[in-house]
Amino acid sequence: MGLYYIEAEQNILGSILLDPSMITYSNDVNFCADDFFVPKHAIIYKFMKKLSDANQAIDPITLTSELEKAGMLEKVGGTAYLSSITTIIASPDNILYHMKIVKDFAVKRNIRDSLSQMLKNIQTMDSKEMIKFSDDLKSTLLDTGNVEDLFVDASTISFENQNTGGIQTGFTVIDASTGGGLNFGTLSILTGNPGSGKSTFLNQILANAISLGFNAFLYSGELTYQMMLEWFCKTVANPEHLGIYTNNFGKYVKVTNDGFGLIQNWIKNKLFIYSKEARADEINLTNVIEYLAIRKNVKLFVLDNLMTLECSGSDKYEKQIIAVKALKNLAKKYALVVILVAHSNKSSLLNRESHVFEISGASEIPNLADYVFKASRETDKPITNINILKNRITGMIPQKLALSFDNKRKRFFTKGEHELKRDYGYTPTWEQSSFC
Ligand SMILES: Nc1ncnc2c1ncn2[C@@H]1O[C@H](COP(=O)(O)OP(=O)(O)OP(=O)(O)O)[C@@H](O)[C@H]1O
Repeated sequence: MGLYYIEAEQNILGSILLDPSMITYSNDVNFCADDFFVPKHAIIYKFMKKLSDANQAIDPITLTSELEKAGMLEKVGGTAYLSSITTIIASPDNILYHMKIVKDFAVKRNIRDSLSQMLKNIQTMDSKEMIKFSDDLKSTLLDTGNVEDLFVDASTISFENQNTGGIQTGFTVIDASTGGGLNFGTLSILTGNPGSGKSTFLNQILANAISLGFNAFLYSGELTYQMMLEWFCKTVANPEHLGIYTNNFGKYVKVTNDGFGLIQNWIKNKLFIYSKEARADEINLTNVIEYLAIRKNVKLFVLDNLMTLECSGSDKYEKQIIAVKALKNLAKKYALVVILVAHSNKSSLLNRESHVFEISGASEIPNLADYVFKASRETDKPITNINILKNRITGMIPQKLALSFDNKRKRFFTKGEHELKRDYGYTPTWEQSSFC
């Protein structure tokens, strides 16, 4: 295939003839007459531009008359060709797309020509000439307009439809210090020693988000579907749906079948769980997160935990950085709340003050996070303390949040016990109309 696209060139000219305002799109991609491959297209465009610059109408009559005056009408194929190009276009709305294609080919032709010229002269070129050549090549590439897709003019950013605010965790101290919940577009790291209560704490955050109307996603690298669901349901269930059962080892508490059914109904199309068949690499995770964010309006993503992700990268640290960067970018791009669990390293076991660098793994991880939380369990009491180690959004680092643990309900609660009494709202409320 040659480095040109005739139909795209005709489409540009035809679109301008149908809607002259379309010519202004050329400014967006530095488009000019020399970008056309077909010489007669370059001539037609030059005359269109001339009319536009003189604030004159661009239509088949004015264009024909200008070309005729300049003795160019026959050269461009006459009136027959001008009228033919308006009939082949699908829609003038695609002009920008076609300008980009035609521009891209023009740049490639320029590079090809420069390279073949250079190859002819390479034996006699000195280093200064070679540097100049590579500079010229770079400036040709910058001219493609592709670089312009990589930044935006700050004044064009609209505040409307932007997701401001965040998702409340349901724990007052955390919600107050984060300015009303974990902000959209942020990545949180939850660290802590094994068994310190991270998954339990996250189950409550997931349940709270769903009760507030946010859809959620959970990846657990360690638990089976059944364990994940059983724990989640136990955290969510109200006392009337918790039954006491007996087995050979004694009594235990479980969610009743009724309760389980109601919770299953409540989370339908709201809570999504990563398939245990899927490899947890950055490609699969990115695809799943993008799909759920766009198609299912999922806002909260919980990934438990970093060590079980299988991202690419030459060593364990590079793999982690790739994973964390991918998650951070997705959080920003789709205004999501992403929470990633990462274990603590050995230094956290020493009796020292907590700090962000006790996250196990690459030291860049806390720098990428917007919030860092640490869960630590008290040895002789059923209490887990949550410390905010980093809070990029409001900067508030309050005293630790002491959470008591209720084993029957698998819930943490604070002094006033409101978290323990909390009804997440999974039981349907009947409306008057239901009985008619
Ligand atoms: N403060 C606490 N007091 C008593 N039991 C607790 C406390 N926190 C959690 N548990 C219990 O300890 C077990 C481990 O809790 P959980 O899975 O939430 O911890 P984790 O930090 O996620 O662990 P891991 O790092 O192994 O995933 C669970 O059975 C949970 O019910």
